[in-house]
Amino acid sequence: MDFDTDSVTVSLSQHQRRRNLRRELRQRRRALSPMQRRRAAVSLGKRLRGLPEVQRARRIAIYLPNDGEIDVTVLLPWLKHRGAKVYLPVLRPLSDNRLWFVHFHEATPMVANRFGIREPHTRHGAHRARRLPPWALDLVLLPLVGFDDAGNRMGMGGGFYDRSFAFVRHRRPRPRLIGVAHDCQRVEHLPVASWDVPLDAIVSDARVVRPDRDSS
Ligand SMILES: Nc1nc2c(c(=O)[nH]1)N(C=O)[C@@H](CNc1ccc(C(=O)N[C@@H](CCC(=O)O)C(=O)O)cc1)CN2
Ligand SMILES: Nc1ncnc2c1ncn2[C@@H]1O[C@H](COP(=O)(O)OP(=O)(O)OP(=O)(O)O)[C@@H](O)[C@H]1O
Repeated sequence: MDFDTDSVTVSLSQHQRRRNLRRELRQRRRALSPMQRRRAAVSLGKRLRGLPEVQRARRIAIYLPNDGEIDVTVLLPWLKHRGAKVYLPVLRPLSDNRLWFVHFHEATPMVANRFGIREPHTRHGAHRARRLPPWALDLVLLPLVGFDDAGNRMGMGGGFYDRSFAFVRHRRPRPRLIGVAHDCQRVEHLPVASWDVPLDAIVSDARVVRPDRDSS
């Protein structure tokens, strides 16, 4: 019993530490000035355009920035020029905490979701022809709250991306997954959870991190 009690105490305090870290990292990205954000988004765009996964992608999921997230919409003109199709995450109705990926263009009807993030209207996305199953995407840009040099990530805590892409471990085809963040969201070390989806790369305004799979 002592042992059990201890392990509960340990996991509770880890949960607490993760929550505190998430709060601190969200605060850090919100503290950036409009000028810093603009510069960061431009350098992120340059780095992303240099990656083979991004150059190859025809069907790519991005997100609309919220809560100080780095702005990946700088890629939109370039993607349009290349004829790539752009998709946005939508919280699935009757929530099982998974995402739909709905085609996004100028005329897509948008609405704020329960977190205040703009997304294609649920009724619009409900038509199958307008969305793709996650496995049919070529590339997904995931918004990160934190990352480390080993390629570990922390998200908003909902597990939406983890659940939606859990299949990448054992099913083909699979999309390439690239996490993106402001460089100030880098930390020394993040703990890995068993359900964390493995990323192919993490890109910030200052670096590209390629996780070393052999050592994990
Ligand atoms: N831009 C963007 N779109 C996205 C995500 C994201 O992280 N960024 N998501 C990635 O998963 C999904 C939404 N997930 C989210 C999960 C938690 C919170 C959030 O703010 N949580 C609050 C608690 C809010 C509440 O429960 O009412 C918080 O932690 O303060 C927001 C989005 C889908 N779309
Ligand atoms: N494949 C899965 N099946 C069921 N539950 C999952 C799965 N993946 C994650 N979860 C749950 O979702 C929550 C995710 O927490 P975590 O702090 O790892 O989120 P996160 O890193 O912010 O992830 P995301 O960016 O995907 O939202 C955990 O409570 C976990 O139990």
